[in-house]
Amino acid sequence: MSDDAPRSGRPERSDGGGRPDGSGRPGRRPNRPDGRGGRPRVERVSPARLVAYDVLAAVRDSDAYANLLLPTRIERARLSPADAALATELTYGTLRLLGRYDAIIALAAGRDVAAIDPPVLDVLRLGAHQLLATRVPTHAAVNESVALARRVAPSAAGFVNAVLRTVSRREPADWLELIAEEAGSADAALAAVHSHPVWVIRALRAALEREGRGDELVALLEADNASPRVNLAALPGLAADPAELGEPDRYSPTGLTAEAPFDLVAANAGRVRVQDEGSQLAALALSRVAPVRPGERWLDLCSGPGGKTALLAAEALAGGASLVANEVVPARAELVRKAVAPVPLDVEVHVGDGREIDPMALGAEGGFDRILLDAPCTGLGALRRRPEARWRKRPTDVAELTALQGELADAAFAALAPGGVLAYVTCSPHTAETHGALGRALARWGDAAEALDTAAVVQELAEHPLDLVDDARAVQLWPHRHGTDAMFIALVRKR
Ligand SMILES: C[S@@+](CC[C@H](N)C(=O)[O-])C[C@H]1O[C@@H](n2cnc3c(N)ncnc32)[C@H](O)[C@@H]1O
Repeated sequence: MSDDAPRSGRPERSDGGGRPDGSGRPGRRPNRPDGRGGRPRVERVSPARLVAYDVLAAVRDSDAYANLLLPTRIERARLSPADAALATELTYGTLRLLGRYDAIIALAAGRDVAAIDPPVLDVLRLGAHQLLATRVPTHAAVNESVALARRVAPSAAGFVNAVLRTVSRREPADWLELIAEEAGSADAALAAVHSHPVWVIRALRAALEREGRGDELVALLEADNASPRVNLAALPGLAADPAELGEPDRYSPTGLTAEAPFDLVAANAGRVRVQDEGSQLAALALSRVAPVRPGERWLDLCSGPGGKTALLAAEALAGGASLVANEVVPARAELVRKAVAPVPLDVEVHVGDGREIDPMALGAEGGFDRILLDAPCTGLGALRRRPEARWRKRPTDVAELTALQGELADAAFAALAPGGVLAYVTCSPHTAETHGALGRALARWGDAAEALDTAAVVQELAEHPLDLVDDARAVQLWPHRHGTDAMFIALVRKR
């Protein structure tokens, strides 16, 4: 499954499968929270909540990626489609809004969340999400959370009950007001209310202010907290046109949305793929920067898991170019092989460090004509899609990554043939990784490099004009403005 979560919002039916108590089983009477009663009490937690808790625990304990683990856990628990949607909403919603819930839980519990045992805190976060952001009835949210606490931390069941009852006594808007008031600064208030680390808020603000659009910050933070739509790419020349398959994307000529996206993906055997619209525009900016001359040699330098490679492969096939993909992590290189398998083009997938790329060894004597460098980055532009990422990244990652981005950019530029074009792409809008990395690279390359009018290229290939700032040499896309991940794209020609 892709890393796109199903669009869910506030679930219409969030009761775990049709029972008012959220149990998902017929004929169940609610547990008595005090544990007394005429028959032996069986602690029951709905399977959707158990799956959500399991994933939260794995994210906490084993640095798991929710988008990779959740589909496996849903399958293993054999959840119905309704329960799978609930488990997804609970997991993703709780992880995205975790900063907000922690601020609320701290007030409701009268103690810092650092003083709460991690498993208990996860139960509280899940409960808070149900109470404040879903239509799960209060009694179901509290009772199920208490039952869950009895399983994972029995001595804390009373505490969970008390804290969640306190949370349930206020409206969500009142809690937001309260946590904003309690925050020590304006940025801390934004961080608590919109559930982003302060350093990420500052980085996003700086990127927007660079465009003179600092007033869009709250819209961006809100977009980061919404489930992205499941967007598809129809590989050009290999699948039907987007308009025949579903609702064409606004910008990407290869993109679409569909009512049953995963059915469409399954029916098209890899020729229709889940892919963000911004990612498609990034790959197409390189393949459509100029008409393809038959025999051109293309390279995707950091290709795993291969979303853009598949699109480039289809474009290379149509234009008579060849394509080599490189990836440093063998398992991710395997994913690239799978991604390009449906394209009838012989794409060599090489495993190696992109900083040591040797065009000659890859059959491109004289260099490559087009190179995509979709650089490893903080991923701050894809926070909607990777719900735990914002809590895992550290400001110190930026320095490490920008050094790597610079080295990869130098290697890519060196591997270009004269006249060849490099697309420098990140799924982060952090200015150190975007304009900073690009500016430093252009300064190093001097007269050998010519920054192309990337904005004109992207506007030309897009189906509708994009609202871009006046900066010809790079394109920055935004979730709140374009409905895409915050992709950065810059095209550079080697003279
Ligand atoms: C942003 S992702 C690429 C996404 C890909 N273009 C797609 O659309 O599916 C960056 C990739 O670079 C890889 N990578 C990191 N360091 C690398 C290096 N030194 N050489 C080559 N690849 C590297 C990562 O493993 C990761 O798969």
